[in-house]
Amino acid sequence: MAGPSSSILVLGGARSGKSRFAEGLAIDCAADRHYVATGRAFDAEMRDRIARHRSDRGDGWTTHEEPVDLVGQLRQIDDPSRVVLVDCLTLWVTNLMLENQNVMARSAELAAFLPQMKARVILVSNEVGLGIVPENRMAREFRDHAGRLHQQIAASAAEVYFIAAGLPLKMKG
Ligand SMILES: Nc1nc2c(ncn2[C@@H]2O[C@H](COP(=O)(O)OP(=O)(O)OP(=O)(O)O)[C@@H](O)[C@H]2O)c(=O)[nH]1
Repeated sequence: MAGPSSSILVLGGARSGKSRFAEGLAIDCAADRHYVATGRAFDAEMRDRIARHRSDRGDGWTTHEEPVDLVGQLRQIDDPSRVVLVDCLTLWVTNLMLENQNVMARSAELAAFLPQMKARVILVSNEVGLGIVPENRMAREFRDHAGRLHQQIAASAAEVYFIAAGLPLKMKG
């Protein structure tokens, strides 16, 4: 298991079991568990899904919802006694793009901030780069941003996992 200030990156496809795996890692890390959700409830289906996630997580988690200012949120809750689970980076990138933010600059800020954190941080993200090249320009930009961000975070992470079919493949650490 990683040291207190080192981060863990958990990648996987949709419904791969990555969130559940990351939650298990967090439970092994610390009793004071903080969940940072970057997802927004745009419709009733998403609201139901979020409610299900909350009840599945159960007690023992403090939830924060921050779709855009991820570094600001992490700074606020950083504490050596805590584990912080961020779910997920690809939704964060989506939100930054929708707000016309400079995604590369925000990604560099996050990658620089993580190694300074006192809490243990676990970051979940979708591996979106495995399919054919999308026809749509925004979709191509999105997967490029996600791929670059994953490389930056993986470079300083203590552990990196790839999850498929609910099974973890340890890629680093
Ligand atoms: N706003 C908000 N979003 C949440 C909360 N709990 C979970 N989420 C969001 O739910 C998303 C994950 O749910 P799913 O889309 O069902 O999971 P998935 O990534 O397809 O599937 P897995 O790979 O199995 O984890 C994350 O991106 C979170 O941001 C919450 O309490 N509030």
